[in-house]
Amino acid sequence: MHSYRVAVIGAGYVGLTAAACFASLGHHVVCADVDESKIARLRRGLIDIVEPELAELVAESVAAGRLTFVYGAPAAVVDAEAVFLCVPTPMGEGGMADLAAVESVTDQVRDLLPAGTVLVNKSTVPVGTAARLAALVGRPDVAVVSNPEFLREGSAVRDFLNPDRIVVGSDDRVAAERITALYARLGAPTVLTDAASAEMVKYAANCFLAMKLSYINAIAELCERLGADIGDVTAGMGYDRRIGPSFLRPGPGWGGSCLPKDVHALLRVADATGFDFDLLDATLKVNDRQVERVLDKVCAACGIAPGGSLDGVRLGLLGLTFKANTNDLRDSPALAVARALRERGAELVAYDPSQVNTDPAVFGELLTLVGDPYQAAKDVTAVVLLTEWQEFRTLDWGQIADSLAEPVVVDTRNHVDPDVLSRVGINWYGVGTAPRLVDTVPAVTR
Ligand SMILES: NC(=O)C1=CN([C@@H]2O[C@H](COP(=O)(O)OP(=O)(O)OC[C@H]3O[C@@H](n4cnc5c(N)ncnc54)[C@H](O)[C@@H]3O)[C@@H](O)[C@H]2O)C=CC1
Ligand SMILES: O=C(O)[C@H]1O[C@H](OP(=O)(O)OP(=O)(O)OC[C@H]2O[C@@H](n3ccc(=O)[nH]c3=O)[C@H](O)[C@@H]2O)[C@H](O)[C@@H](O)[C@@H]1O
Repeated sequence: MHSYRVAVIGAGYVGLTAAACFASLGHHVVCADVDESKIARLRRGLIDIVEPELAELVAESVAAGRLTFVYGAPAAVVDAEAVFLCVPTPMGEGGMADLAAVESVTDQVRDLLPAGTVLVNKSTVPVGTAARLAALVGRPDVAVVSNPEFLREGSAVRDFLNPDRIVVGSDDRVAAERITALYARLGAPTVLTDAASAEMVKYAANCFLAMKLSYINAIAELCERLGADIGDVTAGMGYDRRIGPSFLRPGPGWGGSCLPKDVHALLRVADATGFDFDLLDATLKVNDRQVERVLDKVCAACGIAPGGSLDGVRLGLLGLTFKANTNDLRDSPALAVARALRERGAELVAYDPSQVNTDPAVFGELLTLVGDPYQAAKDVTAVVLLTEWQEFRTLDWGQIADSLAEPVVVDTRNHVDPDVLSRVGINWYGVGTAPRLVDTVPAVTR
């Protein structure tokens, strides 16, 4: 297989993962970032983000001489055959994607790109961006290709190396095929298309996932009202191959650095074309209600009227990141719940297994961060589980039962086994299912 000289601009979740994975596929990669201290740390082998397998892969690639880090995009591109843009596209004014970083990098490198280089955009951008970048580059000898990324945080390396599909879009077919060749060893299904369609795939996929989650959270709410069990309902739905079992777990709402911003961006884009995307609008509305739902559940579990004050009620939070296996707090539903609980007057003690623990100052007045789950559960009226970290399943719940002021766990992700909690005398309040109260458990099974 031909080994390419690749530049990756942006050393974040997508860029660093792509850089290490391309290197592991045999390519020679230069990875650049505008954050000088991040580059200095990467050169010393220090990685800021928590991502399984990433540190090992980076170290191996550096040791094999296939991955280097440089400061600034210009230094990375001068010898590259393919330049991947992996820079942020955060939510901008009115919900639109902010393309400042993508455009600034393109502007910085356009005169430095060797003839024949392919500029590949991996950042999530609205339809039409590849065409805009091509105009900005303004060189017939440089093609622009869209190659959206579908990895998830927490399993970024695994997702990158075992993709469900690879999407490559360009109005220059030859350039698109060259980019496809970079991934040849992965043997993944590949969709080769035009740039606009590739850009659309990314938003269509993320917004569909958000819609699936809002749908299942709404069904969970209905299950509670009607006396059905969401676990059995999603099992019954998931066996249908047209629906599939994944992305059916109810929770405190979907968050993270991408789904929310991408839903807002597609809504704005639709709006600009005069299309009323009310389905997507409802997806957002259902999600916005989730925090209030969690608060109602906490109140119910603590014997407080819905909407009532939580003044002086001490709560222990388990998990703060937007999902497990990451230290990413961006748009975390757990933090949104924490803020809402605090606004109602609750005193919060929290534990998170990721490295958010290293900087307790980040949380200021919001909560007291502690170093282990047992401290978070000490003398609290209820434990509120917000993130599905595996270690929460295997805690010593007997020890926690002894330290709780009241025997109450609100499990916003149906993550722990209610039988285990019942056995040690803890009342469990899940989502989309009846609470498991100790008094209702036959004594023989306790
Ligand atoms: N985080 C995720 O799981 C996924 C993100 N995406 C998309 O990929 C893009 C990047 O996202 P993340 O990797 O999460 O962002 P990130 O914030 O983790 O990393 C972006 C990196 O780009 C650097 N950067 C910013 N401006 C720069 C410039 N002018 N020159 C060089 N470096 C610059 C930043 O310092 C940072 O290290 C976004 O468009 C996002 O929507 C797509 C799929 C998955
Ligand atoms: O564009 C992106 O950045 C990425 O966005 C999501 O990935 P990610 O944000 O890492 O996280 P997800 O696993 O999708 O979870 C998103 C949110 O939904 C929640 N979720 C997920 C699955 C589920 O069954 N239930 C549920 O509540 C998570 O807890 C989290 O808050 C997509 O899954 C990726 O394919 C995409 O590449």
